[in-house]
Amino acid sequence: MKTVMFIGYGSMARKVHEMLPKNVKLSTVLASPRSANHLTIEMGESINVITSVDDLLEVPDIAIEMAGQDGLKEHGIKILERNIPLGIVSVGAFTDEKFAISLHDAAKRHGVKIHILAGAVAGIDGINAASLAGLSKVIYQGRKSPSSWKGSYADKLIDYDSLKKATVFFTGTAREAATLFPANSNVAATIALAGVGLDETQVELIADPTLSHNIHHIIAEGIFGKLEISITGLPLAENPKTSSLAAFSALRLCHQIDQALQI
Ligand SMILES: NC(=O)C1=CN([C@@H]2O[C@H](COP(=O)(O)OP(=O)(O)OC[C@H]3O[C@@H](n4cnc5c(N)ncnc54)[C@H](OP(=O)(O)O)[C@@H]3O)[C@@H](O)[C@H]2O)C=CC1
Ligand SMILES: O=C([O-])CC(=O)C(=O)O
Repeated sequence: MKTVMFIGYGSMARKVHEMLPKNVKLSTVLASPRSANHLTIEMGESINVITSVDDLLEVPDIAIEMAGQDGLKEHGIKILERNIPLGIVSVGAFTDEKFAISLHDAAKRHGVKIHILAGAVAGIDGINAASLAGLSKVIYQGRKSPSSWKGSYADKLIDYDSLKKATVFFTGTAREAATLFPANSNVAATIALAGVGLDETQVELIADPTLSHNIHHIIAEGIFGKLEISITGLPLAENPKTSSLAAFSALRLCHQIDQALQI
C-alpha cells in the first residue's frame, strides 16, 4: 500500500480522495488551523490531521498541495526537507521568485522531485517539448462564468449585474494574472513555466454569462509549428472556480506513485 498526504482539504482534495486508487491510502491531511478541528472529526482515526509539517507522524510516499498559493508557500519547503516528493497545483506561487528559488533549492538539496501538475489544462508536455527548440508566442485565454470569477480581483473590474455578453476584463502577462487571480489563474503560470516564462506568456481573462463551463484556450507557435488547444471543463460542484480536470490531474499523480509505465 502506498500513502499520500494532502496539503489542504478543500473541493479539489475531496474529489481526489473520493477517487483514490485502491493501492493508495490518504495517511495525512495538512490542514489550516481554521479547519483542523472539524477535519479531525470528519477523518476519523485512520487519517492524521495536522497543521504543521513538524507534527508529521508517518512519512508518506508523496505529498500533493491543493491548499492555494499561500498554503504552498507555508508548507512546500518543509515537505521537501522531509525528503517527500511534492505535487503542486497552486503553481502561481512561482510568481514569487524568491520562493520559487528556495523551493527548487530544497528539492535539489534533498534529492526529491517537485511535480508541477498540468491541472485544469492539457498540452503542457507539448508546450514544454516545443520550448526546447524555441517558441515565438504563447497565449492563454481563460473564459469562465461570472460566478466563477466572483470573490476574486475581478470584482473590481466587472459589473456582474450588467454583464450581458462575454467580456474581456483582463489582459496582461501570466505573472500578473497568476498574482491577481490566485484561485483562478494558476494554469497561466503552469503554461508559462512550461513555455516562454511568466513575463512573455500573454493572458486574456473573460467573464461569459452564457457559460456554465470553464473554457481554457491555449495557442503556442514556434519552430515546431503551431499548437492550439481548447478545453471545455466542467467545474467542481463545490467550487465553480476549479475545473474538475485539475482534481483529476492530482489523481493521476496518485496513480503514478506505483506505476512502472508512466504516460
Ligand atoms: N493548477 C490548476 O489547474 C488549478 C489550481 N488550483 C489551485 O488549487 C487550490 C485548491 O483548489 P480548491 O480545492 O478548489 O480550493 P478550496 O478553496 O476549495 O480549498 C482550499 C483548501 O486549502 C485549505 N488551506 C488554505 N490555506 C491553507 C494552509 N496554509 N495550509 C493548509 N491548508 C490550507 C483551505 O482551508 P480553509 O477552508 O480552512 O481555508 C481549503 O480547505 C486553489 O486555491 C488554487 O490555488 C485550482 C484550480 C486549478
Ligand atoms: O480550474 C481552473 O479552471 C483553473 C484555475 O482555477 C486555476 O488555474 O487556478
